[in-house]
Amino acid sequence: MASYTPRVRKLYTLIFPLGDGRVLLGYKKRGFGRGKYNGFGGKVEPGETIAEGAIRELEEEAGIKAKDLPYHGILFLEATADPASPILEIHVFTSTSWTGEPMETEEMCPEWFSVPSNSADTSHPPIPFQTMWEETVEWLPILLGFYFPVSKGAEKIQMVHHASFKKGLNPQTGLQDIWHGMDENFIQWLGSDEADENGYPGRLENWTEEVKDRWIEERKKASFDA
Ligand SMILES: Nc1nc2c([nH]c(=O)n2[C@H]2C[C@H](O)[C@@H](COP(=O)(O)OP(=O)(O)OP(=O)(O)O)O2)c(=O)[nH]1
Repeated sequence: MASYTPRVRKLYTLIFPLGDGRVLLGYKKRGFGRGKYNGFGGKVEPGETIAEGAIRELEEEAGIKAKDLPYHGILFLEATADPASPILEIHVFTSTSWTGEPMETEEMCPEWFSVPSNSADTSHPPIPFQTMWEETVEWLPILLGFYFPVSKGAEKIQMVHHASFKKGLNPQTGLQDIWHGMDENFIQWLGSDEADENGYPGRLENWTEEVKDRWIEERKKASFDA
């Protein structure tokens, strides 16, 4: 049997706290992604589960402690300009219930934004996609759209998204930045107990490391051949 060597991945978490018709985003004040809005999250530390890491990072960055944590998907982010760099594997959650009140921390400034939906809370500004990581616009509206009443069955639907970034000019810093400038991206939505016609399990929890790698490689090859 051929041996399997997983590619280097860095594990991250990302949580979007949700209220009625609104989503809490954080303005990053320092470090990687400074000057952008995003959900709350960071690296999973040795010895903790992904969910534990997600809860810890939300508390460190926004001062609130999640009481629920629906799991929605995985983002795989890769730098095309730097093939030796690891793939960032970012696990995406929402939360609708927590203790504490959102507060500014050393790393993030939390702010509410209105989610376009029947129950939109228009006392907040619209989601600032122009100051978020550029792949976010591909999946966040759908993620939020199916949580709110505009569509049904939301919590069962999950996704995997692979986006690669090429070297480009970062308009915020004026510098060449390998994480700026989106290249290929592929999204697969999951939501079934059955595998699809290509053998991919319909639920994220059933995706092994080997399946994840195969999925990324096959999508890249298909896009190259097209
Ligand atoms: N949507 C999106 N999110 C990203 C991208 N890159 C990226 O790191 N993130 C997310 C993953 C994490 O939630 C967060 C980065 O976490 P971080 O570098 O601040 O990690 P950390 O808090 O553990 O870092 P540290 O400063 O404490 O060392 O941003 C991206 O290209 N798109």
